[in-house]
Amino acid sequence: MKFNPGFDIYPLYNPLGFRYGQDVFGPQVENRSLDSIRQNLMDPNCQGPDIVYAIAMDVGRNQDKKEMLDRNLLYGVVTYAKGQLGKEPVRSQGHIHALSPSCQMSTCEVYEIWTGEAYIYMQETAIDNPGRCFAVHAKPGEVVIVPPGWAHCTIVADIHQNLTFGAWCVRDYGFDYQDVRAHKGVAWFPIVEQDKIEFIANSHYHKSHLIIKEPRQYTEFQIEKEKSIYQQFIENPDKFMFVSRPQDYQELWKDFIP
Ligand SMILES: O=P(O)(O)OC[C@H]1O[C@](O)(CO)[C@@H](O)[C@@H]1O
Repeated sequence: MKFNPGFDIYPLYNPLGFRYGQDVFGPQVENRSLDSIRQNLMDPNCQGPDIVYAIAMDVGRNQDKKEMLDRNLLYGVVTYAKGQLGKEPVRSQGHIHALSPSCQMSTCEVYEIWTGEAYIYMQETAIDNPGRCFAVHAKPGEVVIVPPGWAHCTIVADIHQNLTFGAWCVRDYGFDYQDVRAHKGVAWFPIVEQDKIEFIANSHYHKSHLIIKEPRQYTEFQIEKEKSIYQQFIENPDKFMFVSRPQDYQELWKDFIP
């Protein structure tokens, strides 16, 4: 892995998972099987890898654990299979962050790509009118923020490479799948066309417009370029308080553009 995530952790691809270095904590991965995500795919009967992605929520250096707990922050990592799920590239099923008891609202998530390429896809709501829809194309070292309350999923943008990312989340996170499942997925399905990703509208929603864009600089949250978000936490553990206390940043969530 060329990108340095800021601590001693290595994605594994066969089977999907992670190896933790010395002085690094982390759980056994939770695997998402193809069968468990079928109902949110464009073709629920499609063929694809049996294990689509492996998730480890709460990883980091032992010496940082107290700072994380004190701030109600958790660092999660996910690694994805290569390839396709029928016509779609490998991707996650999509969810909304449920209201967290600690802050009484849905929370944001700060992604950083480690290997491969991703589209971080997000839409304002998962009711019939999905609102603004974005697919942010991110490469290793790039950061993408999903704001509180938005439905989102992670898409493998280069099907020839495994995708791995890290993300800051609130500790008492919860995933809400109800509205996304009621619409049989998110509002735009990615499909692979001659090795490139295109998006087609999911007819279970009202008409919407998709903006495909590059990541931007999040100066309002003091996110620095060319430094992993884990290292930024080590240097300033308060930097990611907007993740666990999103209620203090309401002005910044209004009209948010990822
Ligand atoms: O519930 P899903 O959609 O399968 O995805 C789970 C994964 O999604 C993420 O929230 C990223 O969107 C990870 O932090 C999490 O482990």
